[in-house]
Amino acid sequence: MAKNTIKNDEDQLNRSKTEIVGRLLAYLNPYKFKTFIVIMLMLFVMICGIANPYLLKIAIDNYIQNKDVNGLVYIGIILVVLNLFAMWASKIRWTMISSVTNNILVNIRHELYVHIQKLSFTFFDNRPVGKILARVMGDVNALQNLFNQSIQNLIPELLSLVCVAIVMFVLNVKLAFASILILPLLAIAMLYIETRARKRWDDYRKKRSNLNGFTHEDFSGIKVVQAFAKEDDTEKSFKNFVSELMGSFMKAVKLNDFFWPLVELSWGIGTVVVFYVGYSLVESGDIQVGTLVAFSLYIGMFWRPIMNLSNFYNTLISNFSAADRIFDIMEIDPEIISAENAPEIGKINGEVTFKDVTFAYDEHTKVLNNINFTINPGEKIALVGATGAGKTTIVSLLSRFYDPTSGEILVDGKNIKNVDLESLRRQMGIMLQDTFLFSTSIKENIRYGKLDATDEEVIAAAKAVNAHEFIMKMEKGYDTDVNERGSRLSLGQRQLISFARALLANPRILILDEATSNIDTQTERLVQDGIEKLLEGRTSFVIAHRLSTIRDCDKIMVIGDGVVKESGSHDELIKRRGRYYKLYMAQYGFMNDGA
Ligand SMILES: Nc1ncnc2c1ncn2[C@@H]1O[C@H](COP(=O)(O)OP(=O)(O)OP(=O)(O)O)[C@@H](O)[C@H]1O
Repeated sequence: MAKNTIKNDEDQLNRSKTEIVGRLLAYLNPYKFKTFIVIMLMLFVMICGIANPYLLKIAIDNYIQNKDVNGLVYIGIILVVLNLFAMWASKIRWTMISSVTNNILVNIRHELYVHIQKLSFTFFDNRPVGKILARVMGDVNALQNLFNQSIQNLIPELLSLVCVAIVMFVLNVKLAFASILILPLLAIAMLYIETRARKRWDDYRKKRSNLNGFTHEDFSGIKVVQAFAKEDDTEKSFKNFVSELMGSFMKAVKLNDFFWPLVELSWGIGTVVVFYVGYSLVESGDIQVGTLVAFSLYIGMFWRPIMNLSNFYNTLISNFSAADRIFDIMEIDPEIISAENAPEIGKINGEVTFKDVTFAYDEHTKVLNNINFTINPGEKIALVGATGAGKTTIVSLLSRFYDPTSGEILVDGKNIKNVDLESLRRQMGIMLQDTFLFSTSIKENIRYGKLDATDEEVIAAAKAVNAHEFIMKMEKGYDTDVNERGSRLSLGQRQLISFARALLANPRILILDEATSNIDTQTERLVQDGIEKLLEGRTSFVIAHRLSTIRDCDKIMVIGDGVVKESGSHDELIKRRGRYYKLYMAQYGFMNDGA
């Protein structure tokens, strides 16, 4: 998957028109019956419309010319009743169309959302969140017009066009031919515009996505922007993105503006030709005046659907790219999935083995190179090493957020690639440095670890990690809303809540990635009990730069240059006077010799 950034336009597949229309129309399938009723209602309205000029022709040629008042009244009543029914049918069809299109949009958005949720970390690594949002929200919205118009215009207008053309040919073949003479020229002009317009609309959607990506990132990092007083710079960038968007829109819309005048011009020419031919036919006595009057009305009815269809075509072109962008995402297969019929892993004991594990995030740089180790059930392992050494990568592979480039990771002797992913993740607890809390109450955030936990269980977990006290000091206690990402709380408080959440989840394998880095040493001592409880009886991986927190681990592995440089207990490694010793001395050497 090509990497994308905010400033780069995304890669996009250009599907054929028929493929896009076909795939979009497939969404109508569950609403076949309703769509059928809508089309029938439209047909009825259309037939009423077509009947009007014909009834007028009868009124002129049969009754007005013969001064037959009764016949005229009779025709008048038919006209009124017919048009009242047409009004009623028209009203119902509008309600039904809205219901169908809205349901389809909900379905597409849901399908897209569920699909994106399953995509691997690589997908999210490779594109800004704002651009993903642009597809889920903006691009799906863009389809609304398309669906509205397809149901409303495509089928009924085509039907109407065919029906009017048949009536015209029945009335008079020469006049009918005169009416459609200009159509081939119009079609050629439209095709020419279409090929150019589609590219421009693609460009517009990409620029919109860039702006979305930028705005999302800017607001997410607003504290940094304000702290560095970069508001003016970001405003400049914002203006650039907006002006690129404006430019691409103007370019696209300029071509669109050709459509209407083109159709209107053809309509005008068509009408002149019909009147010219019609006049000579009346002169020569081939047709009566009533036929020409009816024709003059039919010509309007013939061109209106063409106008509407060209409008639909226009909408289609401007929104093809939205559909392309949605399908592009739907076609990305999640890389990390359970193998077919993969068995559940069962209750995990906690033995973890890395066998010749090599990993690279992209083709250029290997992050891990032939990593080998085995951890016994219930052992506490610390991963230490310089920034960027690959510690988080090791635990990400164990959680199967990524798959190794080569080698195997075994839990209780089973390759994690061959077991049901959910059954594995359910038994793993991961606590990261940048704790993520959802914008809901503290209680619900803790309960996220076990959705059916009672309030008592939630409070017990909070007490165990010493979070209860600060929670009770908040104005609404456990019901206090933490705001988006938990911004209402301090980093340390967020970490305590994530401890409680993990304790409640009761995982078999626990990963603490710099999970205590934001807790002050005094509180850390307080939560140490909680952490001990948390780690008890589970295999745990602790990543910590503050080495005092990992002294008691059963094994410490020093990661560097993508390999395990050293491993052993704290005392063994201190005695060895290697890398760990140096790291330890750098932090605590001023106190004693570390032993
Ligand atoms: N999603 C990613 N895409 C590409 N490269 C990545 C990604 N995540 C990490 N890396 C790279 O992989 C290497 C190892 O990163 P990792 O996060 O595992 O280091 P770490 O040892 O946990 O560092 P720290 O102590 O700073 O948390 C780094 O060079 C980093 O730039």
